[in-house]
Amino acid sequence: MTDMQKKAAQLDSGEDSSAKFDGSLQEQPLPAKVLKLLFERLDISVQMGALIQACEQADKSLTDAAPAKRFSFIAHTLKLQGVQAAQLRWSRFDQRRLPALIFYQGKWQLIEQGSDGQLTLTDDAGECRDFSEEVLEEAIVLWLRTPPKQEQSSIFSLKGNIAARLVFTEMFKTRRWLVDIIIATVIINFLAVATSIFAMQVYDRVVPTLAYATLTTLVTGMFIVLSLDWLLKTVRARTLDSVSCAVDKAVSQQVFDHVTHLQLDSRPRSLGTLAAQVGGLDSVRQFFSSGVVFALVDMPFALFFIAIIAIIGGHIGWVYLALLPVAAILGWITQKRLRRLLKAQMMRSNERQGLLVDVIQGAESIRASNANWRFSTQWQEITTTISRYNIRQKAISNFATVTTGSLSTAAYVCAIVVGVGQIEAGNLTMGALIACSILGGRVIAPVSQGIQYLSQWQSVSQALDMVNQVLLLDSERHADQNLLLPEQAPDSVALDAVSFSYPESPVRQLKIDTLTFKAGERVVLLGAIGSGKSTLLKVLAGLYRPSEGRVRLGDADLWEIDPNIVSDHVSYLPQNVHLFKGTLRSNLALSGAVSDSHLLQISKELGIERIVADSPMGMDLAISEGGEGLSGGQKQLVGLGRVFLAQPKIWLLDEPTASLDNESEQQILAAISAHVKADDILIISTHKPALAARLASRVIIMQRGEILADGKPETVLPKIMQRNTPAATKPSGLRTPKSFNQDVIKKESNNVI
Ligand SMILES: Nc1ncnc2c1ncn2[C@@H]1O[C@H](COP(=O)(O)OP(=O)(O)OP(=O)(O)O)[C@@H](O)[C@H]1O
Repeated sequence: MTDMQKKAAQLDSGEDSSAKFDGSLQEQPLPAKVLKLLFERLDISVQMGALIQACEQADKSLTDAAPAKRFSFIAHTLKLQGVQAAQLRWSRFDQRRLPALIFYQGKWQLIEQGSDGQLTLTDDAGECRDFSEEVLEEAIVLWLRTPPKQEQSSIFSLKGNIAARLVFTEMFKTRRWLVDIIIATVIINFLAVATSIFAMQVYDRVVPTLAYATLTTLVTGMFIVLSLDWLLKTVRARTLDSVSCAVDKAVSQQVFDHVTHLQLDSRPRSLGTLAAQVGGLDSVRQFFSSGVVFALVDMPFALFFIAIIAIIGGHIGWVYLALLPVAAILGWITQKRLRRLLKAQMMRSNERQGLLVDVIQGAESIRASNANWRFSTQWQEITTTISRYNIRQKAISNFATVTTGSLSTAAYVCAIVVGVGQIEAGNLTMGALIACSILGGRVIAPVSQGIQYLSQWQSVSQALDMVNQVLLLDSERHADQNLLLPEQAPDSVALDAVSFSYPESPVRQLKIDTLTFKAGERVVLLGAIGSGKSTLLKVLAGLYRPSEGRVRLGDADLWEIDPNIVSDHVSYLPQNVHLFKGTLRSNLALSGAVSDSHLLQISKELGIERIVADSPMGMDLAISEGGEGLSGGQKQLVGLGRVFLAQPKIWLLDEPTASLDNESEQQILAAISAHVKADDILIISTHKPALAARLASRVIIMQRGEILADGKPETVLPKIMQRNTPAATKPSGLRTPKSFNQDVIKKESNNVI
């Protein structure tokens, strides 16, 4: 076994990575110069002098501390709010989170990734070197989590259709590409005149006299023109492609960020429909990367070509000029008819997407209830409507295309007829007439393309409308909000005159005048199903904003605190734990940096190691989309693992042992006792009264979103038992009278943690 392998084995065996990896690691100071480089990359402004002093102080005060601890000291000395460090092995590090510091070849260096994916290391002497990922495998990374930048969501200051504005703002952020495209288009259109002049010269000069020398000169000229035309068109298309890719990247990222920060209660009920709405961005990208920009830039040249036709062919110019208003009227009518139709069609398509997602997710329930026919009928009904819209939309588009084609041919015929008259009058040569018909083609092309693009634009504008609806949904924090970054961990969480209703629900699901949870309290929420226990926990976790009233975390309003800080202190275990595509490890360490040793220790204590015991992949056990591959109880363990790894100050656990067997439940309760610190706040919702008796220092009984009783278990539980007779007021959790006699309560409540 090599030294490296030994170190890897130590890490995998759960020993503290910082302590065991390379004896020199914790003695190694964090060099101020490298830290400064990292701060610069992360837009954190720090005076070099102050940084050097802070680093020296850290070296003096912490002789044997892990790098993350050293950094915390430095950050504290420099009063850097919200900047936290995590330390982990490179092989476990998500590279998208670069830049970071890496301990490699016995020293700390800055590691970053270029746009081409190349990793670069910069040491404190400022020397940069490229490295391949393989050699870094066992190195230790120190990664800094910084508070989110608030100006990112400035798009939401845009007025009107935000989605459209967003696309245009991104498109015209730099105008250089537009200038390039306009210049290229102007040259391409001038070159097009050369083709008609070539034809004119050939018919008028070469054909009558068979002047081959002239023909050779003309052909050489045409060859040069064609090459230039090819080159310009290729460059123009590439430029537009790269612009539309950049716009797509920026816009889709902003929309995605908005979706991930949506205020949960403003989310539409059908998530499939929401996904389809966002997916509409694709058609926007395709539209802008198609020839629409060229068609737009080409449009004014229709007038230029008409002018040339008028110069060469006199009255023939009028024929093409007459074509323009007719085409414009046709385009306007088509657009108007398409708009409503496309809107209805798109809404139905989104609905169909929503249904599909629902059916795929609920496949087991559908089979078990033999409800296929119901969804099949619904699918058929929506598809029939979409097909009907589709047929009507195609008919309108085809009408526009065919009519434009016929109009163009009619214009061509008219131009020839007028041309013949001109030839008869001696005003026009044969070659000039041919040149005019070639130029006529250049007038017709952008006009008919324009009408086609108008139809496409209607679908794009509907897609932008849909995306706009998503962007208009409330975000969890406002873009211009000056978020609080409290340094102290909160010592309480409280509700003041809170009322809450889920969106589109006429019922108030929570109504609480005042409720405070103080440091050290172990609270158990009891109540019948639907009495509002989960809703209370979600409001306390800051997942849902109360419709009225305030949630206070310590002294501050929870909704005014940076969400990163909130999630540092508050952890919530939902009733239904959602797992994501990836591995067991990535699902446990969902929030990012977690050291291997911590992960392994928690897995052991919660019994998660039993999941991995049967898998040859260990922690890299694959999890598919939606968490397929684990049982209900196993999912719950993973959810608990996430909370334990977060080590919060406020633990909000929604029925933490509902899907667990007795043995696992005991293991979880023991882990809770071991990990919830004396001054942490623990709030558990449960239907198991024995759990209340065992864990609680305070019991709250909920009914219809209100507090029915609140006090010590030995006072509240017996009262509830007395009220137990009328079925209507009996919380469903209190169904085991045996486990509820006062002796048990007294005995169990001695065990509170
Ligand atoms: N997403 C939602 N949209 C609308 N109403 C909801 C939503 N979630 C819950 N509700 C309603 O809010 C009320 C309280 O639900 P909640 O989940 O908080 O109850 P609970 O006490 O946790 O129930 P249980 O013990 O079954 O978990 C119920 O009437 C429920 O119908």
